Amino acid sequence: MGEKKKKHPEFDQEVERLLFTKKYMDIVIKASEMDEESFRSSFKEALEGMDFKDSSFSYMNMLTNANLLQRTQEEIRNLKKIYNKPYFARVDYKREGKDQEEILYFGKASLFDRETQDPIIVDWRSPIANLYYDGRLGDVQYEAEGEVYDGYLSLKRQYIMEDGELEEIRDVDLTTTDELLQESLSGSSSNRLTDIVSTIQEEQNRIIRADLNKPIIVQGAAGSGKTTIALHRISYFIYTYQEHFRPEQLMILAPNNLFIDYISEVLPELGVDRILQTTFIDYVKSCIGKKIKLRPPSEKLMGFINHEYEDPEMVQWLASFKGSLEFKEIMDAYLTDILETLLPKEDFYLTEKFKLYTAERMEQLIKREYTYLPYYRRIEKVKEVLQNYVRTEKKTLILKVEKFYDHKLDKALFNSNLDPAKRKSYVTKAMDKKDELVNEIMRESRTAVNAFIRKLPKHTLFYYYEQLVTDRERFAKYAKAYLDDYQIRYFINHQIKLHKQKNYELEDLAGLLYLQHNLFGIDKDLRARNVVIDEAQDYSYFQLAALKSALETDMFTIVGDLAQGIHSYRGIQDWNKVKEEIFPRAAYTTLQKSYRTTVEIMQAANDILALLPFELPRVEPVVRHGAKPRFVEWRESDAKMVAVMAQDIEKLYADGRKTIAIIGKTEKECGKIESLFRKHTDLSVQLLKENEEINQKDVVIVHAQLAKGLEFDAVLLCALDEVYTETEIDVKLLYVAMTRPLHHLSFYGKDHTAFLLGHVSEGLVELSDQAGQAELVDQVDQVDQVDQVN
Ligand SMILES: Nc1ncnc2c1ncn2[C@@H]1O[C@H](COP(=O)(O)OP(=O)(O)OP(=O)(O)O)[C@@H](O)[C@H]1O
Repeated sequence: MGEKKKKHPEFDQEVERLLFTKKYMDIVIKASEMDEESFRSSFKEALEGMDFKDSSFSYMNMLTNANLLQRTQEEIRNLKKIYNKPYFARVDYKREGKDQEEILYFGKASLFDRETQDPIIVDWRSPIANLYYDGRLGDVQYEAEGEVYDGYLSLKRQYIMEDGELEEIRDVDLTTTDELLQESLSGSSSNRLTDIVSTIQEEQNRIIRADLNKPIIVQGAAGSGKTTIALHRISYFIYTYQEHFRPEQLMILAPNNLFIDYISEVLPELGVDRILQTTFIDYVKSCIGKKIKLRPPSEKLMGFINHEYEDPEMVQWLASFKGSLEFKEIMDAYLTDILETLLPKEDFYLTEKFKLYTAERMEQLIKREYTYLPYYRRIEKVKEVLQNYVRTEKKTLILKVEKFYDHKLDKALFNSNLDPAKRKSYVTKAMDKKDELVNEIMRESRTAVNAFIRKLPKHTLFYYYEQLVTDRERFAKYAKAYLDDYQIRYFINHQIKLHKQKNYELEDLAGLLYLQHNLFGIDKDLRARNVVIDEAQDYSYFQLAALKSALETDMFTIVGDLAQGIHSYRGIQDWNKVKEEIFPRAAYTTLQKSYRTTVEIMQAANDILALLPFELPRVEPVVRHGAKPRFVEWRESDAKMVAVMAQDIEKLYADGRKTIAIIGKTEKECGKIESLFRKHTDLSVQLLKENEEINQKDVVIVHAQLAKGLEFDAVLLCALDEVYTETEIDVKLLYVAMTRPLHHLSFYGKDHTAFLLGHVSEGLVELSDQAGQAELVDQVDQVDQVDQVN
């Protein structure tokens, strides 16, 4: 808490202000829990001893203001959440043309004086909070509701609070770097994402607040805050449009359930915990509403890594083709033909005599008027039209029939030339005929529409999909514009094989979703109005296009990093294409600065990044130094290597590192690491699986692909049997693994080529076991001491 820090000349005043704010919150919260009368009577008591200078916050005003009792449950919940840290910053601001300076305190919710409407706490998402995020001291501007306000910023202050007590205040001026950011980055990772509202950087703030009526695509380096920013943008969206959208109408698509668990902590903090959080696979499953057997999603990636395929180029080609916009075009052509099969070929009759609706008119309805509906809904609409028509026409028809026969009867009855016997028979016949026809109309009016519609084809989603992808002739008809004979054969054979196993693969889901949407529609509750896609580089173009169609909106926030595109064989290779061909309204922006890790670790990761066959800018770390990454060479047994790792891990814990991960290249390798650890060490380890939650206390063992998006205080990369080669996939996996730590990175392997470390130009500490284990441990100690001095 440091006495020195408390010496800020305005510390006491700020303590008083904090007390006042909390008291005010107490009252508001209490009021919401009481009825009006008991509130009034206990009110005086609540305020005893309070004496805040600012007279605008008159307590008597509060007393008389019944509005105080009318806060919504939501507001009260938010106030309770921020009680121990009601605000994190303040600015003093004078708007041009005004006499008085405003003092604004920013927090994670807002609180107003009910009488004067003066803000006590201003929500960080309000437009004026830009003064804090973007404004330098001096002349500033901010925009609210289309108007630009000029003014002068004379103070920017940050608060550090612990358990509701003010610990420290700091004034940010032109010269000081953002100490709060540095401090927050040097902290520990908790295996959970945290909110960054008090340290959001200008470039990040711009993305959070970018035009909410437009999609946005963000290419951001590893650790640049993409996930964090995407979640803050959702929070900002909900705040801005709280009257128009409910949180349930928004959706986050995360790469897997582990990741959902990882981000879950930050969501309530940001007030967005009620939004739909799911994965693409689960989302499509819900849309389809039927069980579907899916091959393991990372099977193909593992196949590539382990060189399992005879013809990897074709496997890669097929995966990328199924995710391409050409495949979507094939589906579009196929859908056009499906529509033809759904058109009624005959006119609609009630009994065989009365034509009520022509086939031509029904075709017009289906093809022109109901184009906004999925095909099978259009048929339902036609059915409704026919039913309505029958309902109204039925009476007219019956009247017509009755009139016709009544006229005949009249004629017969009044025809004096007829002999009475004949007349009788004629009349009886006519009356029977009339009854028969009326009954027939009555009867058919109940059944004819159903019978008519039943004649139209009715198939399932899977039927339609298989009809396209496993019927060679049909597929060739649509695909020949894009594919050669060999490709068509390869495609069909692959799909037939899958079909025989009653299996689908991830790459089929875009097509299935697209067909589902066009043929049957997506449940309204699943049609999110605004979507965040994280790790979007692993999506295919068709996946994005299918989502956009299914959701009937382009309101997407898409964040990703091509450098981490380990599924690029099926995924995106170019954001430009996403923008031009799928989201033409989108803004595109990049984040090059990385906040997660140290300069030393990022330098090494950048050297690995440079091995990729395409140009990517080096990532700029925010200036924060730490220990150099270390390579520990171990040629002896695996058991000994693990023992050294365990010793290092104990030291890391002793140094205050809380979350530690061992990253292996594949699931299999990690399984081996786990069993070695269990056999030869006392450490408590958790082998991480996709549907698990991270156990905070264990050392996590995780394969590189699953580690994507996560972060840990310290990361130990381990290569027993599986080394990283210079192929694109391996380089990306290695890069992903190396960018996970906040503070510490070590490599353990038989040779430094196992991690391509020959390409790391400088700043690597290499240790070897040549001298035996004891000396190695000694060397490790020495290096650590040097690091600590650094
Ligand atoms: N402005 C900030 N203030 C404090 N911490 C920040 C800031 N921006 C990012 N961070 C921290 O940096 C780390 C990386 O953020 P995040 O996981 O959102 O990055 P990312 O771009 O999604 O990374 P990756 O691509 O590796 O998954 C997190 O610990 C986050 O809290």
